[in-house]
Amino acid sequence: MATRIIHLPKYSRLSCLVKPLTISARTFATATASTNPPQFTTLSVDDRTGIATLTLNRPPANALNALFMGEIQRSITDLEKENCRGLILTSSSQRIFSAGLDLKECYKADVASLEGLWCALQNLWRTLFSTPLITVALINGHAIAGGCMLAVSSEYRIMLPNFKIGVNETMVGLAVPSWLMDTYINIMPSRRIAEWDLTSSRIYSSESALKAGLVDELASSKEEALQKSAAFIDSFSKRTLMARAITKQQFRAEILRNFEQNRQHDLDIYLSTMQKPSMQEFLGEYLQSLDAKK
Ligand SMILES: CCCCC/C=C/C(=O)SCCNC(=O)CCNC(=O)[C@H](O)C(C)(C)COP(=O)(O)OP(=O)(O)OC[C@H]1O[C@@H](n2cnc3c(N)ncnc32)[C@H](O)[C@@H]1OP(=O)(O)O
Repeated sequence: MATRIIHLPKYSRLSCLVKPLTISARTFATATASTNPPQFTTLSVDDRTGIATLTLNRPPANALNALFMGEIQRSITDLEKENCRGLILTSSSQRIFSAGLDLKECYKADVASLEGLWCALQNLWRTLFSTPLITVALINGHAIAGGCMLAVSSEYRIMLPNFKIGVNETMVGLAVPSWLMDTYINIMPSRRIAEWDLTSSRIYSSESALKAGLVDELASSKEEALQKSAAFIDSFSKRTLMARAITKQQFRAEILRNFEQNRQHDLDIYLSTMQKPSMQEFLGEYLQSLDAKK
């Protein structure tokens, strides 16, 4: 699939709604990525429909490292400037949408790398959650932790059967960041279930995720899921894009404000947890258990 961005004059400008990110030392991962061509993503835009498809392609698990997250973030920002209408986020893998944060890069890493990783995660979440684009996660594989974060930050989730989805942070020894809690609560039918899920590291099957309201639809194939994704984006075709985007932004504004206020604290919690010898020991064992499955 060709990697290209096409100018779409037919759709009204949404980019004026996007506040520029404050570039600080901690956003270096994105800044670095922006000078390089994409390595781990493929972006295609259908200029007839105004729908972009961003395909995650970092084998074997689409584990999120700083470069990869910077690339996804930059693609979203580019699409906003190009006046795209909707974005479908999917995976090139037939098994894994994303296995979350790259745990191999969290193991025995120095502080600067850990900081780069977490800031890239924060920046990616902020960009995806706040984008005026109509966003759909086409979950064609397992979506664990950071993978689930990508799904719940999108507006609509369509999943293929027989995969797993959920946030297992407390199981891997990490507290769920408050911005992810808020994002999860934003889509779950009940706050009580959300609290239960996140404290217990509940992982759903595709089928039970549909019943619980964590995903919106199932599709039997990627082709069907693509059609359903386009149909969701098209369902807004008779609405003014700008009015829709402002309304979305208003719904999400408080969560974003809370995030900005707690951003440093959130980073500090992650850094202090990751640097604990007991956490590193656990991580080493966890990574071994993933390898031992072979
Ligand atoms: C919540 C968001 C905000 C909070 C911060 C975010 C934190 C996180 O995201 S922590 C990450 C937590 N993720 C996990 O615990 C997932 C661990 N992985 C799995 O459970 C499984 O791999 C799977 C269900 C995603 C897929 O299972 P399967 O199809 O059986 O594939 P393998 O287990 O054989 O994995 C293939 C390959 O990928 C490597 N890998 C898997 N997960 C990760 C990871 N998170 N980071 C780095 N690498 C990962 C795995 O080691 C295998 O590698 P190879 O041995 O080189 O093939």
